[in-house]
Amino acid sequence: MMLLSVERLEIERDDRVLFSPITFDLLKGEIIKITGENGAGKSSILRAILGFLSISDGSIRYLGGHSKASYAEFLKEVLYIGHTTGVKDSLTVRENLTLLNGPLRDDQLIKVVNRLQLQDCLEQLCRQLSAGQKKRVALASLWLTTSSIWVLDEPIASLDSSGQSIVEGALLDHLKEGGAVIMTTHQALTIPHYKEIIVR
Ligand SMILES: Nc1ncnc2c1ncn2[C@@H]1O[C@H](COP(=O)(O)OP(=O)(O)OP(=O)(O)O)[C@@H](O)[C@H]1O
Repeated sequence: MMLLSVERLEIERDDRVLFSPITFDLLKGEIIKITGENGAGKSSILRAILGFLSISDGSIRYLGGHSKASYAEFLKEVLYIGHTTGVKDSLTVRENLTLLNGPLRDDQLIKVVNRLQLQDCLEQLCRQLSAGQKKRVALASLWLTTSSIWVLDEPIASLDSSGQSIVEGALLDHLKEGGAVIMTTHQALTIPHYKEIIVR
């Protein structure tokens, strides 16, 4: 099933065209990795797909359609984790997890913090965490969401190799369940199949 169809997309910022036109489709069960130099426009592409940034040329079709209704249906299925994570420094890990994911049962909470090796900092303020630990707090949503389309901006930046494997495991499980992922990264992925879009 076609989730997203991007055709000859162009984006301008401050009257400057960021990259050569980009075309790709995102299907159910697929991962798209967007790569390219710093400032090439990777995050801008994700923001445009979410409808938060105007495009200057080309088109983005959602669930096979151009209508507002198909965009709205698409958005309902999206989990977006941005570059800056959305984790609040003044709240504890437990409080952030609740704020980002809604009320959690104790067993859900314990399972996800153990998986992400955050069990020892559950009651700590997030301002006391390292960049990688904060990233893990934001990424907990990968195990808690019911959204089928994951839009992830640099999900493995700041993670060590065990963190990267944990996240790649979540991506693979998500694909097996029929989900789809579009993500930016500078890192090499170790998962077997994905489409790569190079922005330049
Ligand atoms: N809010 C903004 N207003 C105007 N220009 C912006 C804004 N945010 C980013 N830009 C510009 O748009 C260009 C693309 O930025 P973008 O964040 O999409 O790049 P990126 O490929 O994701 O970079 P990185 O790898 O460093 O995260 C950059 O040249 C940047 O200066």
